[in-house]
Amino acid sequence: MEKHSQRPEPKNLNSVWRFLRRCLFSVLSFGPMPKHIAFIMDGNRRYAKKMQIKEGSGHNVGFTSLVSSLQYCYEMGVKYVTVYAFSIDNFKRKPEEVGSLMHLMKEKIDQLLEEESIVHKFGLKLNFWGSLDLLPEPIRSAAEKAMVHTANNTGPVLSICVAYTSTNEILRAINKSCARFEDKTGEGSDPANSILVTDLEENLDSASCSEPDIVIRTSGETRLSNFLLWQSTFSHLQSPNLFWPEFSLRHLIWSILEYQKVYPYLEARRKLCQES
Ligand SMILES: CC(C)=CCC/C(C)=C/CC/C(C)=C/COP(=O)(O)OP(=O)(O)O
Repeated sequence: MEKHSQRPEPKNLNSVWRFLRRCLFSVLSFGPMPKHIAFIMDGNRRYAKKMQIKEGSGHNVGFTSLVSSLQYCYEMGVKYVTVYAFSIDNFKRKPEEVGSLMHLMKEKIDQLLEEESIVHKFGLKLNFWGSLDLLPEPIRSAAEKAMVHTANNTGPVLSICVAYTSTNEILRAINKSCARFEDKTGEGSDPANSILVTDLEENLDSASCSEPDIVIRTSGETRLSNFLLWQSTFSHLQSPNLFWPEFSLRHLIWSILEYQKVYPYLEARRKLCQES
């Protein structure tokens, strides 16, 4: 059979698609681009219900959607992506559901460390934010291993919030600031009067990242649900009306365009606060 009658290799199609994305992202980058995007990946169970698949499968599709969103973000030059993967409040769900989410988490963290993963493709540095001591031992070890393995990577940064709430992050930062203050000044001092906002910020999980420019919560919910409360003062909050597993490139591009529309206003507000 002649060569030209064969169907094109998927590899070639991938290259064409990658090239088209590059063109699209160059056009997009004529406007201001976000450095940091945070996602609240909401609606995985509702997606499973809608698609009549097993409840846990919704989170599995959600992870696939996360990996493609990460790929597009990093191709666009976004330096930081932060995702809300499991809140401390999620421990109150049915034990079977918590168990299966923990199982999925472990499996996906292990996958992230495999040779052909997105972590290796982009040289990602992985952070885990939250009270990791609340996690079952296998997930805690997997998270710690992932942080150690990627600590010297100089590429973009993926921060995964597990066993996380913002109030807990702030409380831990206050306690660390107090402990450091006492170490410096010795017994008998009153740290409550002396800790500065900068001390506290240095002890937040997010200390090494810029603040999120955009926080996207899928499924049309407009609450922050105790996510990055300290860091989101100037973030553009968006709540697209679709479930997380349905989030795709066109939704991401739309989010960036929305951000570019409000960027002058956000910058003006930020400058005003910095001056006062
Ligand atoms: C390693 C890694 C980053 C894994 C992440 C996998 C993943 C997609 C986790 C999402 C977890 C979660 C509780 C989402 C909220 O949807 P929901 O369960 O509350 O669904 P609902 O909003 O429909 O009730």
